[in-house]
Amino acid sequence: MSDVVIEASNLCVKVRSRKILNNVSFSAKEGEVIALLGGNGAGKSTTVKTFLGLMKPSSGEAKLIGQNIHTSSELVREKVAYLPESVMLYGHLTAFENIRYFLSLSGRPKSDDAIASSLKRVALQESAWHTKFDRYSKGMRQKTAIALALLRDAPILFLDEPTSGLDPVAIDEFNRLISQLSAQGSTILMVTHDVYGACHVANNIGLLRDGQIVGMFEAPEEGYIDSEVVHEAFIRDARL
Ligand SMILES: Nc1ncnc2c1ncn2[C@@H]1O[C@H](COP(=O)(O)OP(=O)(O)OP(=O)(O)O)[C@@H](O)[C@H]1O
Repeated sequence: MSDVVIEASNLCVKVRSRKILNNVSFSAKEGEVIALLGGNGAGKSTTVKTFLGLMKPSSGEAKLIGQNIHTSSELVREKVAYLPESVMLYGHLTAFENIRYFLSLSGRPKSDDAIASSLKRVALQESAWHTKFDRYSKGMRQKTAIALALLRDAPILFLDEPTSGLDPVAIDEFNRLISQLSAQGSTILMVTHDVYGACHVANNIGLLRDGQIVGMFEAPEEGYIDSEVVHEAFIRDARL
C-alpha cells in the first residue's frame, strides 16, 4: 500500500469557462508537510477548497489516503482538520469550553484530562485556558484550534495562511508546533505567503502562479529547503 496521504493529480478547476487551477499535481506522504506558495490570486485557497470538497474539479483528482474526496463523501469529515485563516470559535466561551463543546457536537467527547493534555501539547499558557476566547490573540486562537484538531484524532491538517498576522515569536512557535506534529505522523497541507516559514517546516514546496505549479522544491535529506532559492523564484515569478 502506498503511504501517499495527500495527492493532487492533474487537478483542474474551472469557474464558468475560466481555468483557475490548471493541471496541479503534488503529493505528501504520511508525516510530511507540503506547502503551497504563491502571490494573490495564484490559486492557493482554491486548492484547499477543492480538497475540502467545496469546489469540484473539472478534471483530475484530489485524493486523500488513496481515495478521491469527491466520491468518498465521509473522507474529509473523518480525516481532516481544517484551520482557516481566522479561527472562529465562540468568543463567550473559554478555550476549554470551546473544545469540550465542539468535541461533544462531533460525537467524540473527551475527558477534561485529555483536553488539558492537548492544550499543554500545543503550549497554550495554562493561565489562558479559562479566559474567554474573544480576548485571545491570533496565535492563542490557532493553538486552541490545533488542540481541538488533535483531540479529533484527524491525521490530516489543512492550514490556510496560518502565520499571517502573527508576530515573529508566535510564528516561530507555530512553525515548531507544525514540525512537531509532522514528526508525530500528521500529514499537513498548508498554503502561505511566508517563504521563510514554509522552508522551515515543509518537505516540499509548490510555487503556484495563475493556477499552475511553476516550481517544486524538495527538502534535502538533512536540513531545510533553501529560502533564498525559493524567495528568488517567487520574486522572479511574480515579475513575469
Ligand atoms: N468562486 C469564484 N468565482 C470566480 N473566480 C474565483 C472564484 N474563486 C476564486 N476565483 C479566482 O481564482 C483565482 C485564484 O483565487 P484563490 O483565492 O485561489 O487565490 P489565492 O492564491 O488563495 O490568493 P490570495 O493569496 O489572495 O488569498 C483568482 O483569480 C480568483 O479571483
